Amino acid sequence: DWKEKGAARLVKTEKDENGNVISTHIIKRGVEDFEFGKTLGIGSYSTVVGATDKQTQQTYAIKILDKRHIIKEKKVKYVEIEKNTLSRLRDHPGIVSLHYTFQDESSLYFVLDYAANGELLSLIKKMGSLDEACTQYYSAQILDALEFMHFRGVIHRDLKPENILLDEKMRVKITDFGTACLLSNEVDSQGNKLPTYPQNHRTNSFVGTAEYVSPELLSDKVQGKECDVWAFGCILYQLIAGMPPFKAANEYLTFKKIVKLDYRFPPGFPSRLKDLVRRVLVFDPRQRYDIPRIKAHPFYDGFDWNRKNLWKQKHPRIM
Ligand SMILES: Nc1ncnc2c1ncn2[C@@H]1O[C@H](COP(=O)(O)OP(=O)(O)OP(=O)(O)O)[C@@H](O)[C@H]1O
Ligand SMILES: O=C(O)C[C@H](Cc1nc2cc(Cl)cc(Cl)c2[nH]1)c1ccc(Cl)cc1
Repeated sequence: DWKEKGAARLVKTEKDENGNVISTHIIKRGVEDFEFGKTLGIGSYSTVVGATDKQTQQTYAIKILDKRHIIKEKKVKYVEIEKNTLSRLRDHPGIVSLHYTFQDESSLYFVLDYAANGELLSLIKKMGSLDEACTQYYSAQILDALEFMHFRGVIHRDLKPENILLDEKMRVKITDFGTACLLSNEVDSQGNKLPTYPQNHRTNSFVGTAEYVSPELLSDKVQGKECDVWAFGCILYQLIAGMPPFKAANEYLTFKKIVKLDYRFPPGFPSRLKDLVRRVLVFDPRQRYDIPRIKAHPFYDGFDWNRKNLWKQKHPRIM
């Protein structure tokens, strides 16, 4: 198994059938270990480039951040959060894995899984809308990854089809954790995990993408795990409808629709799914369906939630 040991190092241990460690060796990687290929995309503070590990021929997506730009734009905290969050979420098939980090004099490098089939958003735009089988397949994988994230005390806070990538087998790979909230291991009197970062600094300063922002964030600036479930509800609607439920000419009008719960289903929207969306897009986060109840909803009747099969099954043929 691989263990992150400090920056830029991964330790690979070989174990025998009884789980005893046979050998341990440290894998160090730096810029010179990779053959850089085409640019996959440009972010506000980063460039993502396809690259091949010269020793293993393994392909990765390397996210490169310019140090000066990070410092000038005061994004150091976001980079640290992205690194800490990705390190906590290693080993889930539905989350982009961080394999190495390293730096040189000008840049920071995140060596990530390469998602060969781009963003879920492009698939929705290309198809106009997905059928029930595809919606079930993609939403179930998102839900499984979300459940794991929350179990590991991570709130994504900006879940949206642009941040849901697809790998070569069309499996979901959630990315973009720079704005996540990392819950510490302490819990409050109700047993809810406390945020690691002081509320005043982190929660109030960050708001996700307008169309997917939860009402509780807009009204009382609170952001628990339920905000990711709200975003999931918007994505569930969008997979079938082709557009998110709350979309207006500008952010202000979009927020107005959210706080008034002003959305409607297009004709032909499957009624079982309507029922589920109605139970997720609920104002009060405490009344909102949580992940176990979503998984038990009739829309997923007969669906095999066993994690091994969920991530091995073939994706439904795209109509
Ligand atoms: N692991 C990956 N595999 C393949 N493509 C990726 C991967 N990560 C990011 N990309 C692509 O690179 C582009 C830039 O990603 P990046 O995370 O650097 O910025 P962003 O999150 O899209 O933008 P912003 O930082 O403004 O939110 C994305 O649009 C995405 O399509
Ligand atoms: O935590 C570590 O492993 C070591 C460094 C820490 C670190 N060094 C930095 C230098 C700059 Cl200029 C900016 C940030 Cl955010 C920086 N973060 C590091 C290296 C690479 C990456 Cl991708 C992230 C953090």
